[in-house]
Amino acid sequence: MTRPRRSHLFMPGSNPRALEKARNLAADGLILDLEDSVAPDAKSAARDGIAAAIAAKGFGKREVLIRTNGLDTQWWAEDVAMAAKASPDGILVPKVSSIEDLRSIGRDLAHLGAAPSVKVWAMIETARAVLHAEELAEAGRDPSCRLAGFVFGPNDISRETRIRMLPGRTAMTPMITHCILATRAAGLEILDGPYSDIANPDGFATECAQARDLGFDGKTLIHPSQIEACNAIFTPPEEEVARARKIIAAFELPENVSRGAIRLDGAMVERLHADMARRTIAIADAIAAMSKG
Ligand SMILES: CC(C)(COP(=O)(O)OP(=O)(O)OC[C@H]1O[C@@H](n2cnc3c(N)ncnc32)[C@H](O)[C@@H]1OP(=O)(O)O)[C@@H](O)C(=O)NCCC(=O)NCCSC(=O)C[C@H](O)C(=O)O
Ligand SMILES: [Mg+2]
Repeated sequence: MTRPRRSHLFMPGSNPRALEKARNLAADGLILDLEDSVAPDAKSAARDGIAAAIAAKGFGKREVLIRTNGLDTQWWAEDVAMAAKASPDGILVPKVSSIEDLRSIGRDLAHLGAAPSVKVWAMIETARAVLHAEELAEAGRDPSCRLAGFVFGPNDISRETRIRMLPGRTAMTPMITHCILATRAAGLEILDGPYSDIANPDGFATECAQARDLGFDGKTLIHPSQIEACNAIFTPPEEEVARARKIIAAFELPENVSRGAIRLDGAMVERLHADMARRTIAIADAIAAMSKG
């Protein structure tokens, strides 16, 4: 199933108002956080709040992920136990750095009886994770790992590597591209990390457009005010969808059925462009279905 993942909004599991508000926000996905946005003494209440919010339902077609604390923390066991019971669409695990981490997550979910529909998303936010991105993504071929994709974590990357988070992301772009290639080679999805300067919509829009052009499927967000622009930037424009339909129709004409390349409106088009066109249409249709509620 093609699922739009243009905008995934993080919210602290310790903020009941945010959890409630999320039911009516136009984000494609919600990430109910137990990690960095929740203080140590609020972890337990946040866990209870997330379990209750998921049990109450009402998130519609939005993809719901729980971000747990890391595998090596004192909170992991209780976080994963709650998530296995709550049965969200997936868990997002921070600081995954090795194949062994992914196997261990899969084993814990299986041991806890989590439904097969509960997928695993790995935050790529350590130097080791970036270096091993290809190996980590290949774990997606092992169904016991349940791996659905990566979320890039620029803040932790910056903390560990001392690479600065600057407008334009020149220093981070090589590692972003490395991670995107790793996911594509393994048939996985990848979401960009958040943009912290909520008060700078122009900077945010520029970073969203860059993320789209680099190949991300969407971006993670931290504030509702970022949803609309993010959705617009990651939605295929109408002219792109119209062109995609035209390419597909052209290859279906009897005279083109056995041709690999054709001329369309003056330009060469090959069958690989028809494949790309089918994906554009699938995403556009999924977005339209999503907005129908
Ligand atoms: C960043 C915030 C702390 C700002 O909070 P605040 O100034 O209080 O927000 P507003 O007053 O503007 O809020 C207006 C209304 O919107 C609701 N709201 C705000 N944020 C969210 C949200 N994220 N989800 C849902 N609803 C939200 C408020 O409740 C207000 O509602 P109303 O009462 O109707 O007026 C805050 O936005 C926030 O906590 N954001 C999320 C922070 C977070 O989750 N961070 C973790 C993810 S980023 C990360 O971890 C980095 C990554 O790992 C890496 O390494 O890069
Ligand atoms: Mg992080």
